[in-house]
Amino acid sequence: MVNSPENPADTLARRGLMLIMSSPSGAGKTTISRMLLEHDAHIRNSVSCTTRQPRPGEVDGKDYHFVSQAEFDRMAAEGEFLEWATVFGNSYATPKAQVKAGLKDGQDYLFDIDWQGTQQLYQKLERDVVRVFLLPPSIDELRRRLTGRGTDSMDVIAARMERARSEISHWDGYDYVVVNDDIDQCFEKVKQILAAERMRRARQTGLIGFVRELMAP
Ligand SMILES: Nc1ncnc2c1ncn2[C@@H]1O[C@H](COP(=O)(O)OP(=O)(O)OP(=O)(O)O)[C@@H](O)[C@H]1O
Ligand SMILES: Nc1nc2c(ncn2[C@@H]2O[C@H](COP(=O)(O)O)[C@@H](O)[C@H]2O)c(=O)[nH]1
Repeated sequence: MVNSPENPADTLARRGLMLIMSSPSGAGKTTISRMLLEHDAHIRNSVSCTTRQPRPGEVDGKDYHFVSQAEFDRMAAEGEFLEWATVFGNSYATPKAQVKAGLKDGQDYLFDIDWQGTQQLYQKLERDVVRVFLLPPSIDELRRRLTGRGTDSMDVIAARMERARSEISHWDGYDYVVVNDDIDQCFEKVKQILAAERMRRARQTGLIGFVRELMAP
């Protein structure tokens, strides 16, 4: 983390933010998200609920909360979700409980969600949301990444490729657009976005007192 203990501005109270990462399937948002969570102790993953089957290596409660459709429908009916959407025939949603209280305490959250969820979160929590869209360097490279990941059948890959263009068409609903060509360069850019967004005046709730002290006669 970049905070330096000798800089008084780094210890001021701050409202948390919601960093949303979207992209066509396979462009690399899960990879970048994992790197960020490893590198930055001040951001926490928002673990979504989904009705899709776990992929090899995915851990329940860490990568997703894997739930049945009946359980998902019950949670939706009881207002437990901040947003939800159907993607590739499965249901996905962001649970409400963890996020809202954390933001007040300065906790940042990371969301790997699609454009439909992004729109819903933006409508509800506009001032907290930072929207980042990742693009692949080319459509051929996107196909290579989906195939190379080795987690999906050819049918599933074909469906994801089929949908890629319509997902890319939502690029202009985001605050930042980053091309994920070289993974390290892309990660660096996402870190820079996060660092700058944390410094926004509106998030720095402790600034008023600090500035008053500086201006005191
Ligand atoms: N910059 C990159 N260069 C080469 N390969 C990459 C790059 N970024 C990600 N990959 C690889 O591409 C594959 C897809 O990446 P990832 O699973 O992160 O995509 P995703 O956008 O999260 O997809 P989904 O929406 O389906 O979850 C992975 O095998 C990953 O290792
Ligand atoms: N609106 C939401 N979209 C979500 C959520 N969690 C994941 N997603 C998106 O679904 C697709 C497919 O994900 P995969 O893990 O099955 O490959 C991808 O675009 C995710 O960003 C969510 O809670 N809400």
